[in-house]
Amino acid sequence: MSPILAISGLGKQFGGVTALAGVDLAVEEGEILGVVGPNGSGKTTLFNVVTGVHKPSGGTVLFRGRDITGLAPHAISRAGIGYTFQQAMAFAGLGVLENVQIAGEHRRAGGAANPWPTPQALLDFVGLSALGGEKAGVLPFGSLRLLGLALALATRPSLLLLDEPAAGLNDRETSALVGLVRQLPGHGITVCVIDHDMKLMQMLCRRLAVLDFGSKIADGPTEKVLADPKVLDVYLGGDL
Ligand SMILES: Nc1ncnc2c1ncn2[C@@H]1O[C@H](COP(=O)(O)OP(=O)(O)OP(=O)(O)O)[C@@H](O)[C@H]1O
Repeated sequence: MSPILAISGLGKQFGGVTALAGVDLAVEEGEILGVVGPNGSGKTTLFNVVTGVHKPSGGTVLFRGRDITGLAPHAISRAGIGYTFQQAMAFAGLGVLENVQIAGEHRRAGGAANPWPTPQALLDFVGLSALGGEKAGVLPFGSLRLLGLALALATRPSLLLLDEPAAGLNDRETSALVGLVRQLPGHGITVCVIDHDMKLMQMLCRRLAVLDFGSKIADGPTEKVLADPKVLDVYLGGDL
């Protein structure tokens, strides 16, 4: 089967800084792929280029075989790629349920049957149904992250990119998040996740890709990649 996302030779320069130096990466339909690498290795830039936040300096991104390279973010979202940000994003002055309703107005037309046909069903899924009437701005941090996940899912993506979804979460919140993310492939949603927490990545991902200075240095089964001397080398003194 051809990959849901095929990235070839992707490059991104910021002035003199090479954030991506020609990355090839395939995301297979139905998997949860992890992207790891030291600080500044290009992980967020990779997501930003795939989602149209930044235009690449070179290379191509094919989504379900369609060239989406350099399209505007709304067009890429409409095509079926969802994104959660490192900073949880919601309209602070609006209610939790209202936020999900508004995100759902930008959903992709068609696609497979919707596992969460109403905003309330989506809030139930992420465990926030009791907080639907609260203003998003008063939510504790962990709940705000879960709302961020609900907002991304409301756009009905077939590929979801998660950027450090567990940053700032406690252990209980992290295991709740792991439980939710693991269910996504069963609902027809392929996942690509960035995180520094290798325990989390081991729980979530059967496959890891490793970036270092904007280049992919390893790609394969999680345990094999984490034992790869090249990978150990870039994390030397780090938190692996
Ligand atoms: N908007 C920008 N303007 C200039 N340089 C940038 C910009 N975004 C990223 N960079 C640079 O590109 C390189 C890759 O950064 P990026 O944020 O993609 O790394 P990362 O692997 O996500 O890091 P972290 O793990 O710290 O989030 C870094 O040198 C960074 O300083």
